[in-house]
Parts: sequence; structure tokens; C-alpha cells
Amino acid sequence: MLHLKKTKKRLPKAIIVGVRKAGTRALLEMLNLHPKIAKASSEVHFFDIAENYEKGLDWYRHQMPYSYADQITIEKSPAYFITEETPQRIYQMNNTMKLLLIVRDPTERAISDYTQIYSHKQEKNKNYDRFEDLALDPETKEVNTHYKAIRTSVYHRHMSQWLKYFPLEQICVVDGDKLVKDPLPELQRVETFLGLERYLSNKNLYYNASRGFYCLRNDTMNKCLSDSKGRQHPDVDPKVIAKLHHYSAT
Ligand SMILES: Nc1ncnc2c1ncn2[C@@H]1O[C@H](COP(=O)(O)OS(=O)(=O)O)[C@@H](OP(=O)(O)O)[C@H]1O
Repeated sequence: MLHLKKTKKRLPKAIIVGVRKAGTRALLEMLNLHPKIAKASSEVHFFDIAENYEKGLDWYRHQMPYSYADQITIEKSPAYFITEETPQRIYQMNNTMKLLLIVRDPTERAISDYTQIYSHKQEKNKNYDRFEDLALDPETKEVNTHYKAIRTSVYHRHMSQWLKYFPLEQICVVDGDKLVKDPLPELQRVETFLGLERYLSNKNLYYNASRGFYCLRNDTMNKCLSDSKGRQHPDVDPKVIAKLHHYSAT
């Protein structure tokens, strides 16, 4: 009881705003190994879903974990990054909010996004188009810039909305490809950005060869992320990949 008295639900001081399929869950879970971080377990979707936003800040606070005064509450909702209203809404709540954005090679991210939807369709025994057929315009055979998985990967377009409200110093961009290969340096950059003492070390991370990813450990547990992370991507026609790479680079 005494313990509970010291804790309460607090609004986040940092938010992982996206990008979907870039490693948002890995980033949140890894940061949560730090004793000064308290994470909201599920995606809250407060700022991007009108129905939730209308419930107000008390509702939002209620979705947060209990935390001590010296902890940083953090939530992740990857759809925030691409939802136009979100930057202004976060700014209105707290213009000192620290924003974390994790990105990944845009073409790989688009294929990962496709793979998630494909896998959900398969679970329901539904057919789904090939990635190539969605990613290219059926007539011109050029990149289909209307396809959502491709639009989401145009990071600079979404970023410009955030920069209308927040200075770059308030946005920490994490390299999702580096977080997969060698997570600690990325995590240490985030610790510094959040004003936290260095705590995370290689003791908190171990490579699991069968998963092909780093997994997490502290004094009481060790765990890998769920199987929905690290799905096998389809073999995509290299010509389509080349077109997408070219599109991202221009
Ligand atoms: N340590 C570790 N373990 C497992 N997975 C890891 C890890 N680090 C990064 N990733 C990558 O995270 C990708 C999923 O990204 P998100 O968590 O942002 O997806 S989601 O938007 O919340 O659905 C997921 O993408 P896919 O491989 O395409 O499934 C992973 O590559």
C-alpha cells in the first residue's frame, strides 16, 4: 500500500510517434529496461483516433502505467507519425514533449507493412494482392505513390508536419536498422536525449540466433519480442525494389 501511495498515473513526457514497422515495439521494450522509464503496455492511439481524443486528457492519463515522480512515462502509437492532427494536439498538451521517431530503410519498411497486412489476411483465409501489384501503378508500371505502405515511408513529408510545431532538438531520430544490428549505441543516444543516467548495457541485451534479433534481459526476466516481429518478407521482384529505392532517393 505504501508503495502504491508513491506512485500515480502520469501523462507521458516522451512519445514514440512512429514509424510503423520500423522497430517501435523493440525500442519501447528496450527503453523500459531502464528503471527510470515506465511504459504504457499497449498502443494508446489517443491523438490519432478522434473517438479517443474526445475522451480528454484524464482518459489519456488513465491509460498510463503507475510511475514514481522521477520516472519518465512513455507510450508508443506508431500511427501518430502519419496523422496530420497529431503534432498540433501533442503540442497543445505539452510543448516540451520529447518525441522519438524510429525509421528504417523505407523500402524494407513498406514491405514489412505489406507483410503484416498479408499475414492478417492469411489468418482469415483471405486473398491479398502481391506486393509488386500494389507497389506499382498497373498502367504506368511506375511507383504507386498512392499506396499507403509507400506513402508512410515518405518520411520527410510527414516530418514537415512535426517541424511546424516542434524544433528538431525535441525529436530524436533512431535508426531502426542499427537498432536491429547493434542496439546499444542507439539506446544510449536515447538515454542522453531523455536526460537519463546511463544505465542500459550489453548485459540487458543478448543475440538470439534463431530469432535473428537481440532479446532483452534484466535481473528478473529475459524475453524476445513476439513472433509477429520479424515475419519473413516475401521475395519481391528486384526490379520493383530498384524502382522503390530510386523513388526514396529522389
Ligand atoms: N529486437 C527485435 N526483435 C524483434 N523485432 C525487431 C527487433 N528490433 C527491431 N525489430 C523490428 O521491428 C519490426 C516491427 O516494427 P514495429 O514494432 O514498429 O511494428 S508495429 O508498427 O508496432 O506493428 C520488425 O519488422 P519485420 O522484421 O519486418 O517484422 C523487426 O524487424
